Amino acid sequence: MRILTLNPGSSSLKAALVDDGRAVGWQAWTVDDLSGHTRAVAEALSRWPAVDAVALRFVHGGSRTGPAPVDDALLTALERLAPLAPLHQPVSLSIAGAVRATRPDLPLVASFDTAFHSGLPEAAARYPLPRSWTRQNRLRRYGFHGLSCQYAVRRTAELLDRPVRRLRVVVCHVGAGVSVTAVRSGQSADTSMGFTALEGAVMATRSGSVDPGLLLHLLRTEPMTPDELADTLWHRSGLAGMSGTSGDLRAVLAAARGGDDDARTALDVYLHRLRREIGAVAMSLDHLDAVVFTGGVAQHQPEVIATVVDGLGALGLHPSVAGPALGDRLISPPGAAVPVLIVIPREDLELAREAELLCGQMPGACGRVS
Ligand SMILES: Nc1ncnc2c1ncn2[C@@H]1O[C@H](COP(=O)(O)OP(=O)(O)O)[C@@H](O)[C@H]1O
Ligand SMILES: CC(=O)OP(=O)(O)O
Ligand SMILES: [Mg+2]
Repeated sequence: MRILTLNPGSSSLKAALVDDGRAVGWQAWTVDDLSGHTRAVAEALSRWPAVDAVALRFVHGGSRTGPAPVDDALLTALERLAPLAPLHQPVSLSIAGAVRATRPDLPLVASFDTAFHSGLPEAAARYPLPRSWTRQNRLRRYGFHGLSCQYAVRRTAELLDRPVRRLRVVVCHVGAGVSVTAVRSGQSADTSMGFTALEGAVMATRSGSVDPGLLLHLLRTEPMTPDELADTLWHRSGLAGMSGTSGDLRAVLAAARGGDDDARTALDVYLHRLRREIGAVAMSLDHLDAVVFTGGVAQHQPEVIATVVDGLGALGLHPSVAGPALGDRLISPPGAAVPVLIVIPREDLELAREAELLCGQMPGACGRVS
């Protein structure tokens, strides 16, 4: 099958043409408004018109445990989740609309970041809130970057020549969004993002975790509406907020190298909190077989990953030799007790795999496929 995959991230839109499990074409756009996304999708559809299906990433799928064919009812349900992933969900919804309007003949499959974490153990999924609030199981930790984790674990098993069921790994997705997940036998055991994609590590423009008491204090004492607070936490915090840059790690590093104290502090906080999240989720595993880094930063800025690893001696990690950006590889020294790997993020392959599986199981929902 030839599948066009669409992966809207918080700083990019990535498209790929995957032919029988192999990516044969790629394109990425830096887009920051919905019309930019719609134009990019039109470009992808006209560049690759001869496809059997389109696979689209939605970061929030609620309690869905796997991919689903896109129809009106699904889009209405996913729209309700938009406030929980404001940097992603409206974009995915608008892309779905554009694909259906341009190519109504093509099956469109939605894959969800959250699905990978749908089996999170109760102790990791539950917020310590009144039972009456959590009883319906909606106010809980969902977790994100699931497609990326799923691929990274599969690839790690290949690189270490061990079956997924025998692996206990921490997967760190370090891109514009950042999350850390403990994976035992291919199952998510704990993860740093929660009810929304705002919890956990410091991100490009997102704060990550902040004491809820501080936020309540701000709402009580500052002339600020909940929407204004949300806008600040999603768009104007994290690396961007602390350093006054765009939040792209390249810009923060350049500013820090130029002697900017705010940028240096931003980097210190970013690294500190990322290590802290790694340590926290690792405690859900009784043994650490590997630590895996993926995402745009791991792919393009391996020196940053080496700096993160340098501070993880308490987990038994040795300083790493990241070297140049060179694809999937071990970066720990030979014989290290805990192998450390960089895996290039390939949500495209995971999107295509899920769409193919779904089309195999539900040929009716996927229409005419070869
Ligand atoms: N050449 C590059 N292209 C894209 N991102 C890069 C590059 N070099 C470094 N990066 C880092 O990767 C981040 C984007 O990661 P990515 O996983 O693509 O984000 P997202 O999926 O959220 O859009 C940037 O903020 C930047 O720090
Ligand atoms: C969930 C999330 O933050 O995704 P991304 O890193 O692609 O923005
Ligand atoms: Mg991404």
